[in-house]
Amino acid sequence: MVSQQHPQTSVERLLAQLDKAMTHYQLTNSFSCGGSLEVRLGTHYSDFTITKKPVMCFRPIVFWCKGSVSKHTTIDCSWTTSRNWENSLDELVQDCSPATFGCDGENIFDEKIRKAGVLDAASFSTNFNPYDFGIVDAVAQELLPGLARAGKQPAVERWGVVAELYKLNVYSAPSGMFKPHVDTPRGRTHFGSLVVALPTDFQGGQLRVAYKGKERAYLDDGSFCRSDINWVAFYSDCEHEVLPVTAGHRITLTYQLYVSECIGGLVQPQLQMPDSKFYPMYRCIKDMLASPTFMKNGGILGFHCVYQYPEKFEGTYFYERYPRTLKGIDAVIFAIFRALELTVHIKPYEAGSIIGGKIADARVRLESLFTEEATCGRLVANEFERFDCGHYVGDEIFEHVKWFNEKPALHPAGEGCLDVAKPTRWIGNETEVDWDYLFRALLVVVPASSDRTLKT
Ligand SMILES: O=C(O)CCC(=O)C(=O)O
Ligand SMILES: [Fe+2]
Repeated sequence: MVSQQHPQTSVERLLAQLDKAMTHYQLTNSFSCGGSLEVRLGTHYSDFTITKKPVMCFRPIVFWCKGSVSKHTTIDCSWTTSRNWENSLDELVQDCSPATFGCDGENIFDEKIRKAGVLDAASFSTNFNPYDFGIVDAVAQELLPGLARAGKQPAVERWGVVAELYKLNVYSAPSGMFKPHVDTPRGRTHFGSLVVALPTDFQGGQLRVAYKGKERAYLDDGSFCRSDINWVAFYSDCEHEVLPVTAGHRITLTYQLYVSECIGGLVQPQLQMPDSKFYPMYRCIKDMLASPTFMKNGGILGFHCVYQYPEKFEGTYFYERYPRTLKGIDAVIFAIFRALELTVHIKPYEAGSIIGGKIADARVRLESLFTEEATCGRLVANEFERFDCGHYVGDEIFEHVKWFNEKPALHPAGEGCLDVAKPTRWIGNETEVDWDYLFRALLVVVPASSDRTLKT
């Protein structure tokens, strides 16, 4: 409860608690996840139950075409004898084309940056489907925070995930690799990439993924079994690299991950309180808004999103930036303010070039939330409400925002986290002219304290 004698001190304490809760959430929150499936002869779908551990999978078969010839091979590194009714793994490798990558608007072939083979989704198919083994559900659980929706049942529902098969890649010894890059943004609902490593015998070829100084290694020699199917999913704005393959062929299926409506989502569109692990943040924000000294005259409270998002440069509109595309803590903060029934806008900004760009340090900003007579902010907030029908709002709005957290450190795609020399400024996995990654801000319209009616 806020003390009458020292309201400011109490609110400052709440801010410190909120900061701690957010830091804790981010430390434990994932930007990548992975797992494995044991490959077994004679496995059927009926064997796939949660009581059976490890989860088992049949031997994957890849079908592809070379010209007008159809070919197929079963991939299983425990099969050493050649099978004369099938094509060989070496044939699959040979039939791949050299893989390119996107840089400055062009698809480039340069083996110093990417040395790999590729088959496009149109020229191969496989009986392996990540939906069948709970991989897509696991990705939704790990990478999309649970946001409850209004409905008869109180259970937390999540956004759905669509995994779209994209390429088959082969990274072969002695030096198959892909230097640090981020994956090309492919549209508003695109949030991640899924890599499925098929069960082949290879050495090296670890996948390193990094975000904000945290780094994780997958397919690491000590930690995975080559005869399993191993999978890794990550936010596609996180920098990642494939280390050189030193023996054998590393064969992967890659999928683009998009957010979609979950079952029942279309008929229950109202966002509600997120699940209980977000409660410490919810409580602090609610108590802050309950304090009469917090943004006494109302205004716009800004939260700098931590992740980057695909944006299009030709006139984008508020209504197009679905909250369901938010990742990690960004989604949580959005959901909390919405659960408190405040209007939250999602607006992109060019990192480092916000109009009126002088953003003071966090302490000054936070103090000003309590002390400043934000009459100008209130006016702007009223104006801002009128734009709530999907109209473009210019960057002038940022001049009136009270920032709630630090602006994220600049890590332009491809220049940030993995501590290796970057040969170029930006390497997408394919060129894409329409979309780029941009930071976003959540802009919360805060009414004057006398007008605030908070849900209990
Ligand atoms: O194969 C992998 O582990 C990652 C490949 C990758 O980063 C890509 O295809 O963009
Ligand atoms: Fe990639």
